[in-house]
Amino acid sequence: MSHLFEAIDFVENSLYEQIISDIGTQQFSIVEDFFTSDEVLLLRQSLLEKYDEDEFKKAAIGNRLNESIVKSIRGDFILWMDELNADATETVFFNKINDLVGYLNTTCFLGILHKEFHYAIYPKDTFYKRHIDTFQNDDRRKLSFVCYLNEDGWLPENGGELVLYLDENGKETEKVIYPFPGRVVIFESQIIEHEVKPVHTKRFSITGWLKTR
Ligand SMILES: O=C(O)CCC(=O)C(=O)O
Ligand SMILES: [Fe+2]
Repeated sequence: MSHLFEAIDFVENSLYEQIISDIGTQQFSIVEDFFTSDEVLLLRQSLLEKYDEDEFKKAAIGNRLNESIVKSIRGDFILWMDELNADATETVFFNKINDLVGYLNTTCFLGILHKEFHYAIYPKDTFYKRHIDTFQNDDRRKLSFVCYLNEDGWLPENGGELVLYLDENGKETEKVIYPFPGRVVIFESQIIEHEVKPVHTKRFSITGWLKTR
């Protein structure tokens, strides 16, 4: 008899299951060592090479705000990543992301069809004021994804902590997350307000969004 069912090569992944369960219960997940220290080093080198080539633009919020208003809200420099022209290091990065996205789509029916990622540098004394990651006229961003590329030994006194504002039974609480290298933070883009506290030492990251439609 011919096969009634297609063989599905699904293998349960405990890390991904933890992420899914965290997001289900608390709308965010913190993953240590999502990227190895070698990967962090290579990604930081890619970022710095591009920064030196001056490809980074001052981050803009929307398009009708003037520069001084923008600066009072966020002070990071960003460069969008291009998966189609990814170098070897970025390919490793996207392979890991795509593996997670594939798993989420198989197990959670999230329908992630698109993604967008950018490198970010926060120079000393910059920050990103409290905000939400979805635009008024565009709710396609479902999950925000932040990967920290700082050097080993990043200290709390370097600042730049990510603060998530959470609702615990109607009471607002703050979840303070240090940008330790290799750490990834995933949270629901449409729900979680957050901010980046002032940075005292240059801070490196990749931020991205998993999107529907
Ligand atoms: O770098 C972070 O910790 C968060 C960045 C962020 O909120 C953003 O780029 O929208
Ligand atoms: Fe954000």
